[in-house]
Amino acid sequence: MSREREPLLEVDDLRTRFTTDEGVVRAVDGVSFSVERGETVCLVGESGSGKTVASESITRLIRTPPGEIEGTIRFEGRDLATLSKDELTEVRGRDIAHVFQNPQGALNPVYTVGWQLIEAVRLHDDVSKQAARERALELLDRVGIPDATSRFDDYPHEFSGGMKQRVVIAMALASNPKLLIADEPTTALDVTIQAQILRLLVELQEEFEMSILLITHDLGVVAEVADRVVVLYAGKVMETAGVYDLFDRPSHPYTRALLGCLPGRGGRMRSIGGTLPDPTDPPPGCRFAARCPHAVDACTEGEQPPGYAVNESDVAHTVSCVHFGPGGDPDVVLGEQGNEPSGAGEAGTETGTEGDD
Ligand SMILES: Nc1ncnc2c1ncn2[C@@H]1O[C@H](COP(=O)(O)OP(=O)(O)OP(=O)(O)O)[C@@H](O)[C@H]1O
Ligand code: NI
Repeated sequence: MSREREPLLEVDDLRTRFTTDEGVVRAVDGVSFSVERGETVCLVGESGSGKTVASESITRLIRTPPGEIEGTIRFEGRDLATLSKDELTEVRGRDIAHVFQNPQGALNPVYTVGWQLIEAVRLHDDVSKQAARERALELLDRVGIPDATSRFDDYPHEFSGGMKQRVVIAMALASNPKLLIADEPTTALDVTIQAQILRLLVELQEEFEMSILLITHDLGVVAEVADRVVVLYAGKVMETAGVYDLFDRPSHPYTRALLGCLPGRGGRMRSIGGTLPDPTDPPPGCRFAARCPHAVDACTEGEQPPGYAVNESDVAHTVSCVHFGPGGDPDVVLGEQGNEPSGAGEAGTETGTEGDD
């Protein structure tokens, strides 16, 4: 296989567990997905479904112990699991950049924004201080900091939340990363600012020819930026699809429930009825069965079903549901029309399943 043809990132059967006093938390339990070059993939799912743990397992930001990571993570064909600590630090600083929800945590309050950017540039590029300063200014300007020259010597606290997140994005871009992993990068910001930052990410992706792995629980964000979507639930992949197919023909009852509580398909996701299963003792069969309006006996037996192709002509759209497997009838889920999301039984009920990290 030629290098250009293989995905930039290939996650295969990722399992991340935490040993706790309450037992072993199976946060990510056999997750596979890939990110192609120049593609934006969204990891979506309710709070606690394993999005952050999955994304932080890629570059091993997870502390081990208490964590333990199994599975293969190939980046440009190299298995990241086999890299030494130093090699991994290099990949993290150069090829794969992370942007988190809270920009505060990524900036040092003691140094000016300009100084921190210069450091970020020089970490990757052995250039003169003057050249690094010019590049830092360029980056600030590119991410939309107005009058970057005069803001250069300001401290992080002198920037608004949205501007701070732009600075963090500039720092992430300093290394010209091939993959940007952004974990709820706009969740802490005002709605109007959110949209601007998302637009910025989309623009930068094209300009820098990056791939983006975007973590969000907001289907409005997914619709806006994703090329492809991976729906996670309780540490398992429930559905994978191109963004158009996901909204046009949502197939897993969980995906349909998520869409069902999206007012007018564009607002924020609310919680659906019921709660996630206990991650230390997940039930047999499909993890979503207890909340699923279409569950049958087969749903509570054996393993989570594999990802079945939704239809023969579209193998890239897969759904982990018995109704799509051999002998199953997708119409049980899709109904006669085939594309009207049914929503879960008690869709829209506030159940307090949303929480903070
Ligand atoms: N260090 C840890 N020790 C024990 N359990 C953990 C640890 N980190 C995460 N978990 C558990 O792993 C599961 C997945 O958490 P994760 O943070 O990945 O969810 P998420 O999908 O990112 O949710 P959110 O939308 O709230 O950010 C949760 O049950 C969480 O409690
Ligand atoms: Ni998270």
